[in-house]
Amino acid sequence: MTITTLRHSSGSSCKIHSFGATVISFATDREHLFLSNDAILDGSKAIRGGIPLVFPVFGPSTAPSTMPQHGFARVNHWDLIESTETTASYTLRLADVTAGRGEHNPWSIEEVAKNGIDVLLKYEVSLGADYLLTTLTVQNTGKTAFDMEALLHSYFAVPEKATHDNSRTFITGLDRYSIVDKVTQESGHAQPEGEPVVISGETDRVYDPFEGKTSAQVQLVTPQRNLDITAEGSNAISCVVWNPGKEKAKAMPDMHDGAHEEFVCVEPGILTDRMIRLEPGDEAFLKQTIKAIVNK
Ligand SMILES: O=P(O)(O)OC[C@H]1O[C@@H](O)[C@H](O)[C@@H](O)[C@@H]1O
Repeated sequence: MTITTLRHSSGSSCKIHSFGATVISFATDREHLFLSNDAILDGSKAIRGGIPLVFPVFGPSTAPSTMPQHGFARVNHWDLIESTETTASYTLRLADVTAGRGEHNPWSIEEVAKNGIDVLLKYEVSLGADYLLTTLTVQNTGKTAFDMEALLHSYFAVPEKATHDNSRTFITGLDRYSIVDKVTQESGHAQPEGEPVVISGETDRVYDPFEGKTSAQVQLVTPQRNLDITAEGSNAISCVVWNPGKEKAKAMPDMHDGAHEEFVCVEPGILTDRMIRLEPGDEAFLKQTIKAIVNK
């Protein structure tokens, strides 16, 4: 396990853990990503915080598959291929995937051998004075098409424990997106025009874009600073907004006490009915830029 640190001459910095190629820190004048104090960094569990990579499934995989929640990308060791002061490139080949492939699904060792599925994942991280750019590229290097979902599961730090303070912490840019609410089990509503998304207690929603937009621009407003989050990809970009709320956070062994007040996950990605069927030889990408704007 290695942690690679990027440093920009302006003073900004970024840290990437080779387990899951998980970005665990992006700081300018302050830290912008949340990492739980109880996060496990020894490779025995997905890292609780930063930007875990979700691939090839979002959420629990459908029965009878036994692939773990959010897939195998976040629970395997990635190779650092190249790095400079401000950039780092990682790869993960299917042949090197040791954890989380599950059984009875297209990614199990058995099925992969039978069907000739192969994939090469590349992840590039680039640090600027006030931004962090992360790009996941998926290449179908095998003989069979496969379906894929992919998300950049970004945990953003919220200063002053203000996650649930709806007047000071909110998300804009998701107007007219249709909502699938996994807490209330409701769907079919759209985010009203001009109304920001707020975090009230446990929040777990998928925002799907109208007209299949392949880019998204959202802003996370918090006390002290705002973040501009821009994403684009090979198919419509949805956005998951997640916070476990008090009770669920308490039940998570790798979440410290009160952590639910210190972050919100905004996760741009390609998922559910917008998932991609990637043909042999084809490539798909998902890119996120996080730009920090300090409130005056
Ligand atoms: O605990 P995990 O596997 O990291 O997942 C955290 C959360 O990730 C979110 O993306 C999901 O929408 C939630 O349903 C899930 O609880």
